[in-house]
Amino acid sequence: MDSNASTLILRPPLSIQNDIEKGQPVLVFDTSLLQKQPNLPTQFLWPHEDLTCITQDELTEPPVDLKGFFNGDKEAISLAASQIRAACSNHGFFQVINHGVDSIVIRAAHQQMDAFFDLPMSRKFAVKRKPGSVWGYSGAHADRYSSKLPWKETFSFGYSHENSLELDVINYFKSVLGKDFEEAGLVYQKYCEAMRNLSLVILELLSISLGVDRSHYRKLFEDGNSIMRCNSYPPCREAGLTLGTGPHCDPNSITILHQDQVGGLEIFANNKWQAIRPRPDAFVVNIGDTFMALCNGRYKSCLHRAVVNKEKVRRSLVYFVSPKEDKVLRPPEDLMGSEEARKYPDFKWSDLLEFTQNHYRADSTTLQNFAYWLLSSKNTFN
Ligand SMILES: C=C1C[C@]23C[C@H]1CC[C@H]2[C@]1(C)CCC[C@@](C)(C(=O)O)[C@H]1[C@@H]3C(=O)O
Ligand SMILES: O=C(O)CCC(=O)C(=O)O
Ligand SMILES: [Fe+2]
Repeated sequence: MDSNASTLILRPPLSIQNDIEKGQPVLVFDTSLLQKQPNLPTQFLWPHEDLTCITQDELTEPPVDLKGFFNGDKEAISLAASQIRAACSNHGFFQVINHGVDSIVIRAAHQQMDAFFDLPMSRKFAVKRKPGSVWGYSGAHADRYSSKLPWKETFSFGYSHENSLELDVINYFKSVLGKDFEEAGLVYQKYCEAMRNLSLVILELLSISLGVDRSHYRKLFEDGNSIMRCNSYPPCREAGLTLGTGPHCDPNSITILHQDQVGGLEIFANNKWQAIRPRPDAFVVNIGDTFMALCNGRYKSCLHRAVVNKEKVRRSLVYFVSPKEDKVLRPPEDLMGSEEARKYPDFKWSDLLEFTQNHYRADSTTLQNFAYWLLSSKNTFN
């Protein structure tokens, strides 16, 4: 653990996530109205340091080909594992191709996302995210924050790896959006099932790349409760002043993302922001804070953001792979040398979720601050 942890515990309370005061009017993210205002509302302005993009570099590392993994080709598996090891030790990002996910399912998921975000505001509002929950619709997270609002709309729901054969997603869509979204429910049920299966493959490759028991991480996530999210970033006349998603590391374990052809995802690698050019045949994979803790910091949680543009709406499908809430999370024994110190305390996903929902707005230092918070509030370190 960081030697100055005990000093930091004594710092003033961390930033509170839900900074909207009761009684304050909440901004409605209706871009047809917002765009008529002469200037971008101040709530959407981001500080200069978060907006910097000195060069429009692109990250050009080759994608990891999963074909050999599915064929059981030992050489190809070891090549994939070494590419993953290099990428994750450096910045925590890689893309996968020949991933086995049906392109028809991916296309259908994008089409259903378009249909959802094109609904009138009143319908989207009817499935609004409730305080304390990550599920539902949110416009610019304006019901939670009052500054540095992201220029985006999101719609999120859960997917249980354990009950993957039950029709939870179909039922959720039917219950909140009615019969005309039954087809969408079916599409996302299939999409989430594909993401669950792909995530277990990636977790197996991560185990191989770290030299631990091949099935260790796979088993840990077999009964996980992941979060599926659709993101929509409308065009913005003053795109250079705001962000679609500010710089952050995902708090979950790994994230599997599919972006449309517009582009806007950037990751911080080799000391600069680098754009990720969209590839319809690839999924983007990010290491998140939970996985960083699970491998004792060997792999980096990927710092990333999404920028917006003046012309086109951009959309992305994001699957936040997460463990079962009450599982105790710690690095596997075969990873830790006898002399190696633990960098993070044991924790549960429910604690990190609570931290990001109620106490701290996710940014580049969430994991470190979460560790301090855990130590100060529970005073345990195993
Ligand atoms: C635990 C979570 C917090 C967020 C939703 C899930 C998974 C990822 C998180 C998030 C996307 C990280 C970036 C910032 C955030 C606020 C966002 O912009 O959407 C995060 C999510 C959230 O609290 O909604
Ligand atoms: O839309 C994107 O490309 C990034 C989204 C993201 O980082 C997130 O939802 O956590
Ligand atoms: Fe993210």
